[in-house]
Amino acid sequence: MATQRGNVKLLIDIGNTRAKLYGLEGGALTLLKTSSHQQLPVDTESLLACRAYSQIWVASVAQSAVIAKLSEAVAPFAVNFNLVKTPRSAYGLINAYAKYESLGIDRWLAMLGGRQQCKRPFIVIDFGTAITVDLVDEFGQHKGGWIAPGYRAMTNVLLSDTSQVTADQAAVLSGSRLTFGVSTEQCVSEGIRSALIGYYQQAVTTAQTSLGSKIPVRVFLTGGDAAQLPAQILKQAQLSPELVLEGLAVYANAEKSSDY
Ligand SMILES: Nc1ncnc2c1ncn2[C@@H]1O[C@H](COP(=O)(O)OP(=O)(O)O)[C@@H](O)[C@H]1O
Ligand SMILES: CC(C)(COP(=O)(O)O)[C@@H](O)C(=O)NCCC(=O)O
Ligand SMILES: [K+]
Repeated sequence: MATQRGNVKLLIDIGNTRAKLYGLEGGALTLLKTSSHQQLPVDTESLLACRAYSQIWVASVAQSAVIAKLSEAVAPFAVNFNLVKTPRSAYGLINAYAKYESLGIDRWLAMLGGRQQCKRPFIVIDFGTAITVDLVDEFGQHKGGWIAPGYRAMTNVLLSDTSQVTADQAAVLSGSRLTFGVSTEQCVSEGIRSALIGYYQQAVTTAQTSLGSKIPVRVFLTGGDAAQLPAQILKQAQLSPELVLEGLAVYANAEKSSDY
């Protein structure tokens, strides 16, 4: 039986592109690894072999086969395994969906992460495989959101559905001022950047209108592409790359630790 050193929990956020594995000790989150879906069971096994984690907490929006393979891999370690599901309400946050369980767990947890830091209205924009936005009011009521294709998905669809826009014309996200391009490369980059900037601006405007308030809504940005966003967006918002994990940590910290 593994010896327990402290009470470190393993937190895993499985998105459609990749899984992020974090250690949670006290209140502190530490990035341990990012893995592809295929590599996740092996990477998790090697983490468990090196250290005695007291619990595993998992949030996944990937296919159920990814979770099946992960739980198979962790079974020999006899560690408490928790898969978090989207609730109707929890920890002072209320889901806006009538079919509450169909809201992505990553969206739910990112809102919960935001709510820990902010008791006034806020939106979370997640620039991951998909780009999502969700609005939460000052009472912790989720007011709804949007789902759109992410930066890679936009680029891939554009390249695959056209014949003269080719693979070496993939979009570059970084860059500050939006301009009109004068080559195919520039037109693709500026076109996709404009979609992201427009999404951001419309999300803020729509949130402000739905709230019917002049007090500026707070904006959290997360997801793998958020840090590449144009400077004009980054300076108006709070970049919180670990927001989903912060939400997952609320669940992990609320439960009594079990010893193995
Ligand atoms: N090491 C990386 N591997 C894969 N994607 C990455 C990496 N670093 C940044 N990205 C960007 O992050 C995006 C995925 O964001 P992420 O939030 O991880 O997605 P998801 O939660 O949907 O899996 C990709 O489209 C890619 O552009
Ligand atoms: C919208 C999402 C695809 C975003 O996933 P991600 O980009 O983080 O991989 C995911 O939250 C999901 O599958 N949601 C279920 C549908 C919904 O939230 O309504
Ligand atoms: K995500």
